[in-house]
Amino acid sequence: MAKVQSSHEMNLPSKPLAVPQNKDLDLVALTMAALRLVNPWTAAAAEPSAWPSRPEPEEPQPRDRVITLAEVSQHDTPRDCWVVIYDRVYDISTFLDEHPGGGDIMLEYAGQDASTAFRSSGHSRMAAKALDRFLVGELPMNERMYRRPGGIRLSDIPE
Ligand code: HEM
Repeated sequence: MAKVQSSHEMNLPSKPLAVPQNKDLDLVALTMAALRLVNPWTAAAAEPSAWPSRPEPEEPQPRDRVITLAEVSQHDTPRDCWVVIYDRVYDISTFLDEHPGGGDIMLEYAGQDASTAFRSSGHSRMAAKALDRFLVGELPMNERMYRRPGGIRLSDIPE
């Protein structure tokens, strides 16, 4: 019968090699770190160009410009014609010749408020949208009639 050799006779350590738990964790951490180094996605994210950039300050919009009724009244000629519609100021000098309702009718309101005239002429939504092209500013809050808290509410004032 074969003789069973003891661990001592086989020159083996009597206790199994005990790998400490934290060593295991180190191996996992090392593997993860190595993967992060070669992973193109995380590598790209580490590139400064991939970092979210600070948003550029926005360009001032025409409606950020505050224009008083007194200033509007200075623009009352066919070559320099401003009108106010729903508290916004429009330079319609280039539109007089194109206006389907004619230039003269608009010239009557040059340098003045044309909100009621504009509304009562039964303009379409397209006409209200067309206003945007000519926007140069907005009245100060104390001169507004529509776009202010407690102002006149109408269902069809453009945004
Ligand atoms: C300044 C901004 C104005 C814009 C962008 C504008 C735009 C237009 C447009 C696009 C039309 C064609 C029909 C439609 O889509 O409604 C129109 C027609 C007309 N507009 Fe204006 N309009 C303006 C101001 C005025 C004003 C101040 C009056 C003054 C009363 C006026 C009187 C008329 C009339 C009477 C028509 C009808 C023409 C016709 O059907 O024969 N509009 N407008």
